[in-house]
Amino acid sequence: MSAKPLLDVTGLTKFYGQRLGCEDVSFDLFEGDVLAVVGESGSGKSTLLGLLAGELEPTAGHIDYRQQNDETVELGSLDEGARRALMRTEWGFVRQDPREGLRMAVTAGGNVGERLMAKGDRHYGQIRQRAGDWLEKVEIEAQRIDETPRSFSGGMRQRLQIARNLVTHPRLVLMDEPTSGLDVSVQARLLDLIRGLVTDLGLAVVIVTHDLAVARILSHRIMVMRRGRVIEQGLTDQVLDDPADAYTQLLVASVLAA
Ligand SMILES: Nc1ncnc2c1ncn2[C@@H]1O[C@H](COP(=O)(O)OP(=O)(O)OP(=O)(O)O)[C@@H](O)[C@H]1O
Repeated sequence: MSAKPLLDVTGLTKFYGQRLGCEDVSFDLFEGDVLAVVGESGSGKSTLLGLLAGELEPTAGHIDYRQQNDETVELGSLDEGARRALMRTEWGFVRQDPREGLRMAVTAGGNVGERLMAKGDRHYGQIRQRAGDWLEKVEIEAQRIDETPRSFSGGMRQRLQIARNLVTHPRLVLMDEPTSGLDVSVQARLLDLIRGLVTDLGLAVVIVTHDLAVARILSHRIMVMRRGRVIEQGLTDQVLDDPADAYTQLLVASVLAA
């Protein structure tokens, strides 16, 4: 494992015209690190994730990523093709709405196998085998491999999206509220599954959530945002058990009161 961070984010700022999306966000992320970004609606969480995924152009700041070959690249310097290739191979992005992260007209096996093909796998039998293995890993019966996700429940779609993202063993996974919008019991199982996979694969993760319980279960470190700015960051247990900032105290107290 390298002593250098996988991701080094410095002074990241995004204005939408006059409106602030996020300002001066800095952090680094090492292999195996899980960082939760929390905050109320409009605090800039999605903006930050969009910048990290290269879907938004920063107004200022930069994101340095250490590639598999140990060379560091500034994401802004990559052209569209190189950025997409990176997203398909070394990175994953689990979206809140699985319909945005899956190809709904393509079979479950195709959704998972496509990522292997993007990484260069060509052997059909092996691709199908690995796709089937991954379906089972995310608790989808392998015999449903030829169904499209249209016939899957919300929880199954989300698990399929996770399989699609993790099958290639990415080094960094961005997650946007992966458990919201699901029933509480489905959420709990999914969280368990994500926690197991993240640990087993030693993934580095940036997870956006408004749910402090999700942050507590999944993350080692937490970053609290408000009105586009980072107001507190540190070890998750420390920040949640003993928040230094008055706003974080309120956020934690409101969960306890709920
Ligand atoms: N495309 C856009 N154009 C203009 N302003 C935007 C755009 N997207 C976000 N914003 C603004 O940027 C600020 C941060 O929004 P953002 O969506 O990043 O917050 P969030 O924490 O993800 O909220 P939520 O939890 O509701 O998704 C808000 O004031 C929002 O109105």
